[in-house]
Amino acid sequence: MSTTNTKLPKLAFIGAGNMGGAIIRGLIRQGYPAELILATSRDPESLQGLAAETGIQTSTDNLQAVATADLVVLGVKPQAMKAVCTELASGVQARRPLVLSIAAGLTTEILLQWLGGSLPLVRSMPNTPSLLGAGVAGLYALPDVTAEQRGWVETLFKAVGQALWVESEVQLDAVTAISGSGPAYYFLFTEALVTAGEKLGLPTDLARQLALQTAAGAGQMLVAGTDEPAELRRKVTSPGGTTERAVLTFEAADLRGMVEAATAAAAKRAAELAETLKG
Ligand SMILES: NC(=O)C1=CN([C@@H]2O[C@H](COP(=O)(O)OP(=O)(O)OC[C@H]3O[C@@H](n4cnc5c(N)ncnc54)[C@H](OP(=O)(O)O)[C@@H]3O)[C@@H](O)[C@H]2O)C=CC1
Ligand SMILES: O=C(O)[C@@H]1CCC=N1
Repeated sequence: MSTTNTKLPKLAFIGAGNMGGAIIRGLIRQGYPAELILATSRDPESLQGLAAETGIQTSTDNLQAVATADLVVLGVKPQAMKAVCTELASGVQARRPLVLSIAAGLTTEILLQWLGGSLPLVRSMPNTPSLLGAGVAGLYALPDVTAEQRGWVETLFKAVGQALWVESEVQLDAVTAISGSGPAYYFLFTEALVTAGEKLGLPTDLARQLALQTAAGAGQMLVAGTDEPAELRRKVTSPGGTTERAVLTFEAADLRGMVEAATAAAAKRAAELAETLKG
């Protein structure tokens, strides 16, 4: 990272599993100083592995972890969040760091209630390609988050991909449905393409390599941005050719309707999580 250490916040990740771990590994890959990152979990063994791999500090003591942090990342599952926030409340109310939640569904109102009152809080929805520096995160800040603190959050997420602010908190449930969960949709499609290749007579390894490299190549063309997705599709689709048959088959099975239904179900689940867990 080009920024000097003195300008970077000290980070405490409370929970460093799939997502928190992906952000930490992404930050380290991008040169964020390991000595400014501390991660916690309940399992000392998993922490030892993470520390050995990344050089960060680790602890099983959540309260101690937030005692010196400028930015506290809440990285546990939504179902574990109430217990963690309640445990942290006295520490964060005393130190008043910026708190950053990556949890699906849980609203800033619920989080602040569990954290013992008002705090500068950013709610975010990242995704696992952050591990490779190819993530994208939607971000929503409460009004009392300072410009400097917004900058910290941007620094953090830009180290692992793109960071996009949303204007209203409710949009984060849609972000969750599109990009938070989104990698799984592409993985599912790739799994299906490998199976389909096998059914067409290809050896598994060959089908796998073809499907994976096609996903990577198509992804690169999409982000290159020279053409809109629909135009890229048209350029593959020769009139009366093979792609046209496949695309017509997808359209006849209402692939677009399925994508709308699936993402609506994901967004609804995000809201349900908040309703169920707010207790
Ligand atoms: N996975 C994804 O693609 C995405 C996930 N998210 C959000 O990220 C959050 C985490 O999800 P994910 O990373 O998949 O989940 P994981 O279960 O992989 O990670 C959660 C981590 O929290 C730790 N943990 C649990 N309880 C505590 C505790 N009391 N104190 C400290 N650490 C604790 C767990 O370790 P241990 O059990 O050892 O304590 C575990 O490492 C969720 O809120 C999810 O909504 C957001 C975007 C994408
Ligand atoms: O499935 C989930 O609930 C989390 C949030 C987005 C991706 N994984």
